[in-house]
Amino acid sequence: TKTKLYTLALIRSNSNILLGMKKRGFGVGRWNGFGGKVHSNETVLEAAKRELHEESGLMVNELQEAGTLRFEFIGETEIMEVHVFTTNKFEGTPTESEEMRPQWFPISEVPFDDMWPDDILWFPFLLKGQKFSGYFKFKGHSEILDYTLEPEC
Ligand SMILES: CN1CCN(c2cc(NC3CC3)nc(N)n2)CC1
Repeated sequence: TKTKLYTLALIRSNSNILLGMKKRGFGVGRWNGFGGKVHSNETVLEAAKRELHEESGLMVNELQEAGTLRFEFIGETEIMEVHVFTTNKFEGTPTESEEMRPQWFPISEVPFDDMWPDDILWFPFLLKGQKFSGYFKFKGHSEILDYTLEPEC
């Protein structure tokens, strides 16, 4: 099995969180944070900032490490390792891209039914500012067969 690195950035503003509706590709039709693949010539942090800007138009100087999520899919050899970041310091206005249609949500109204099924499990850690580490075994794109999730210092 081969691990592939990805990024995911969740942007906060007071009691709101910025999500994007994925318009094509992996995760199409679901709300999510902003992210993508890590290129061989960049760090995970550099990739997270680049993908955030490409997908939302926002610019950030710093991103806070929030957690690490690993995903296995039955029948596939690749393990997805998603490095999750967050910040409430950003510049610019969220702008629709080819990939994402951004929208602010009150924290109390996060549309979990239209997000990846793991999100409802680790969001509480993110919102509390508690770093987390999770591993999820998926069957297809909507069924979690088993998982582990724990706070990580
Ligand atoms: C570039 N992207 C960033 C986001 N990402 C995922 C994955 C995910 N669950 C995995 C079963 C698919 N859950 C969230 N929230 N994001 C995948 C890679």
